[in-house]
Amino acid sequence: MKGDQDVSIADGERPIEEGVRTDFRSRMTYSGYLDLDKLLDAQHPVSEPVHPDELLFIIQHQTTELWFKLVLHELQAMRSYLQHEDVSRARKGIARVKHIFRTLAEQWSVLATLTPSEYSEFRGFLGSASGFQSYQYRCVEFILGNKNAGMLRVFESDPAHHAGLQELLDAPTVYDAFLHFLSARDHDVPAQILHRDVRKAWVEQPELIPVFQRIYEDPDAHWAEYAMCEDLVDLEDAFQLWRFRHLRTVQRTIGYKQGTGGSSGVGFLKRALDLTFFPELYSVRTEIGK
Ligand code: HEM
Ligand SMILES: N[C@@H](CC(=O)c1ccccc1NC=O)C(=O)O
Repeated sequence: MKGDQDVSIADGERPIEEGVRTDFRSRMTYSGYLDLDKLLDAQHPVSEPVHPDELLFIIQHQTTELWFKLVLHELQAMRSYLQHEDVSRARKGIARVKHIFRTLAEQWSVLATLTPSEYSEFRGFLGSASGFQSYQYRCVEFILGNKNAGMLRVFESDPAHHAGLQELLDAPTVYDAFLHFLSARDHDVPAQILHRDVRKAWVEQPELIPVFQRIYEDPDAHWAEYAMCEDLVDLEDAFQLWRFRHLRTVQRTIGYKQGTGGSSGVGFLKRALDLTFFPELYSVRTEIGK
């Protein structure tokens, strides 16, 4: 095979090939393209003296926020694909977001190596900062349907984030777009659901269950819609895993202490597990095969 001839490693060193570029005075570079100087200069521990485990805590958060950035980007694109009835692209987007959440759910095991004793040694330096104030997380919750206008208060001292969240509060969710898509495909989605006040949190709509039942009872006749329904359930499942692993990590790290954000801590996070983005997609399962 060309490019793979008789170059065995004799001395344990991989030979650097002739063609490998080394002069970057007028070329795009790895760190330039990725702006690594900025990225790798953004970890600023606040503990004094600096606690060796604070870097783990910071990087776990920052990598999560980077992935949240992509999740939000993909969910916004997905909502638009649904509005244009582009099923293939919407499905591809959901798959990507699902894998990101699975990766993030796995990532909790890294932070779980932080023991309660180690965390207690620098927790006090974090003051009132808390993940509860994560703008991107709240954006993701809003676009998926867990709207809560009260959350905007947390961002009152940050006009750009307040405006960004207000915009998402006022806009349709991914599920709203999906229901419009179903309606465009001649499914009988009630008009009052299609014209609901999108600023409100989603509450289960029993009239939607027969709509989904029709899809689930004859998948071949409605394959695209059926596959999309299952994709949404996959997505919610992955998101819930993230929430659950956060809760378990919190429980093993701070027990039943109050959170730095002022909530009760574990009890508050547990109640989030009862929230579901697409309740009818679960309720329909009770009806199948009856
Ligand atoms: C040892 C590590 C952690 C502990 C002890 C912890 C603790 C908590 C607690 C107690 C809350 C409730 C709000 C409060 O009163 O503070 C919370 C919320 C939150 N945390 Fe963490 N957390 C940890 C790591 C993380 C990480 C790595 C992220 C990733 C970005 C994160 C994101 C969030 C988010 C988004 C919320 C809001 C959840 C909601 O509104 O349901 N946390 N955390
Ligand atoms: N709420 C956490 C503190 C915490 O985890 C945190 C602190 C600063 C920045 C992000 C955080 N992450 C998640 O809540 C606690 O109560 O210990």
